[in-house]
Amino acid sequence: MGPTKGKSGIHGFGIFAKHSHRAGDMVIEYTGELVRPSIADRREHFIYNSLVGAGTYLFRIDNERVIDATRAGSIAHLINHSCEPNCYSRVINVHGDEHIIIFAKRDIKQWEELTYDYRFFSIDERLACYCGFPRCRGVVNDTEAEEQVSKLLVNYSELIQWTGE
Ligand SMILES: C[S@@+](CC[C@H](N)C(=O)[O-])C[C@H]1O[C@@H](n2cnc3c(N)ncnc32)[C@H](O)[C@@H]1O
Repeated sequence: MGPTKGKSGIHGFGIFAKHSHRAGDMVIEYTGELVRPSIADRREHFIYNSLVGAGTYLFRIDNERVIDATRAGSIAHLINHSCEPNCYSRVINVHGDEHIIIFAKRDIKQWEELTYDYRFFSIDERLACYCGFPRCRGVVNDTEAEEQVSKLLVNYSELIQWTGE
């Protein structure tokens, strides 16, 4: 008996536990269409961003692969972000095939909304977070990772013109 879709207190629709889970339980598989990041970026930029009110249903596995759950896949694509989530995602290998599984991070009661930390990464885009937890970062972004990467970026004025020599 998997989780079910419902109106969320965080954002739009979310998914809710139909029964209780113990920490470490597999809760649901995140499925969809496997695409390259360049395809996902183009779809997001040219199609999905223009669909008013719609969330984005893209799960970035790594630099080579993105799961696009917009048109195909399980209801896992409706899981909202929380800075104090009750679930986490892992890519696991089953007989040579990789699967994105959402696991319970702690014991979860029946009808709790399921959440995980999106660790949304964007140097120039901030997405306000409404998870409402005391330790909310205020943004869905992975601020720590972004800060680390921004330290590696050099100001344009500091760049040296390459003359090809
Ligand atoms: C994968 S969808 C999640 C399902 C979404 N609630 C819906 O009804 O379609 C991701 C989008 O939901 C919204 N969202 C999810 N978690 C959020 C949060 N903690 N705070 C604010 N918006 C959130 C953002 O707009 C994000 O782009």
